[in-house]
Amino acid sequence: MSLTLDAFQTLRGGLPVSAPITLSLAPGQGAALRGANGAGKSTLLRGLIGLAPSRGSAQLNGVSHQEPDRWLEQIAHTAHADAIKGALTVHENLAFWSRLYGGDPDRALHAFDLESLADRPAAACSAGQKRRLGLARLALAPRALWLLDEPTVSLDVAHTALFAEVLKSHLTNGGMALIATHIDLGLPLPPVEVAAPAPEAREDDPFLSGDWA
Ligand SMILES: Nc1ncnc2c1ncn2[C@@H]1O[C@H](COP(=O)(O)OP(=O)(O)OP(=O)(O)O)[C@@H](O)[C@H]1O
Repeated sequence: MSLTLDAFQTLRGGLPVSAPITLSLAPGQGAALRGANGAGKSTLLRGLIGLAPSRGSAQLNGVSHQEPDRWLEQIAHTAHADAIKGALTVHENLAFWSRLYGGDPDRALHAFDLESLADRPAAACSAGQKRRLGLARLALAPRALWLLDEPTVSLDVAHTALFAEVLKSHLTNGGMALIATHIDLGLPLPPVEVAAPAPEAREDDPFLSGDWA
């Protein structure tokens, strides 16, 4: 049981977005993706769920990212945009996700302090409440790997601490996590630097290949 990335990098227009990443996570381990704005952290997470082209290899519990069904069923991803439906209530949103992920919506409501908002349309929630609802599907059913893109944006101090507890529990239970975050969550999350790629020669581009002089 582990996550291994070997020279994994995302591509845009055939060119790398960031330098290749090589890392291993054992069960119970997480890492914090660090890097300047625009370094490619979100794109890396998107590449790991097949939403951005990539090269290199990624293995999760013996499954390659090139086997999308078996790969994706082990992963929960949260992005900048909260994956919620505004016309549904908070509870209905989690009931919807539970049909995909399994698990108990009431348990997820409790984990993210959303019980008092259960019957409120998601569209009427505040930014931090929407963020908690978007994160609450993590608490529905276990997934081996969480890929989280700035999960604490809009959360107040108390709910940031609550999220950190949920994450700690995921890791304690043998889960793994890669988290793009600019803050310290108070957990042992070794930094993984996401940086600009080295200039790359491209045969069809005389400027990039250095043959223009
Ligand atoms: N659709 C797009 N078309 C062209 N370039 C894009 C597109 N989406 C992102 N980029 C560029 O790709 C690079 C990586 O973006 P990404 O969102 O992955 O960075 P990030 O490290 O997550 O940044 P931040 O810390 O600001 O969230 C940036 O230079 C960005 O401008």
